[in-house]
Amino acid sequence: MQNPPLIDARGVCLTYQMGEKTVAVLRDVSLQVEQGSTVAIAGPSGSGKTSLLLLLSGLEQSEAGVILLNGLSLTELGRNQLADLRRDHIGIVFQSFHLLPSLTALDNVALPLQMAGTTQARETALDMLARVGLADRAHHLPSQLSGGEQQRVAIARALVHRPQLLLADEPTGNLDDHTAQAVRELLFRLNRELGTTLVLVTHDMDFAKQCDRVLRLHDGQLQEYQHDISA
Ligand SMILES: Nc1ncnc2c1ncn2[C@@H]1O[C@H](COP(=O)(O)OP(=O)(O)OP(=O)(O)O)[C@@H](O)[C@H]1O
Repeated sequence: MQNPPLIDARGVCLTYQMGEKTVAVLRDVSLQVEQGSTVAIAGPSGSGKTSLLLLLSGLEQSEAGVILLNGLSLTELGRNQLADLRRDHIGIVFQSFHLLPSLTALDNVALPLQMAGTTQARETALDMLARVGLADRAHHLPSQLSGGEQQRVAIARALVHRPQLLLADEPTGNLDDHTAQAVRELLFRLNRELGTTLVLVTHDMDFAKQCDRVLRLHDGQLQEYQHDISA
């Protein structure tokens, strides 16, 4: 029998209030993501891609419908339970790396483990830094690292607790072509090695097409992207 999807979102809606105007960002969006798969979400600027990732992480609440992660309904969990869920099962990589400037690369990566009370947090963090090719930069501060290195530290931090799901928002958006390619390869390698399900937002269609599926957000709706149909 096939495993149930890791993410099963149905009828998701999100509106924002802009002054007097109510803007519907997501309208009746449904999304199923299989365990271990890679999914890209593309779409024009302002179409709601980041908002969708925030909903999937429980950082934003859907106004309708249901989002199941591993069969657990995010809408039925309280703030603390959602924080626990993220700590145990979800890694998030933001476009701007969100590293703590006063902590070394190693301490940034170890922090989530230390907060969870994990023993050997620093050893595990060092192992993850080695996986992203940064063992020799472990004791550098973020300000002493290049943009690509900081992004790799952010990826190591998001994956150090071996989450089932990695949500990555434009993980190569701020990087030059060469570094972006290295980060892309890293994400797919970690998906293969660790079995982490990857949901990423990107404007880069070459990157998106390397994923198992490409979805496109447009006018509040999420659709399978047909890349064999010429526009
Ligand atoms: N907190 C907020 N309050 C009001 N409007 C918001 C808020 N967050 C986002 N929006 C609006 O919702 C829409 C979707 O934003 P979102 O950041 O999800 O889009 P996006 O597709 O990720 O865009 P981009 O590709 O430019 O990053 C935009 O029009 C944005 O201005």
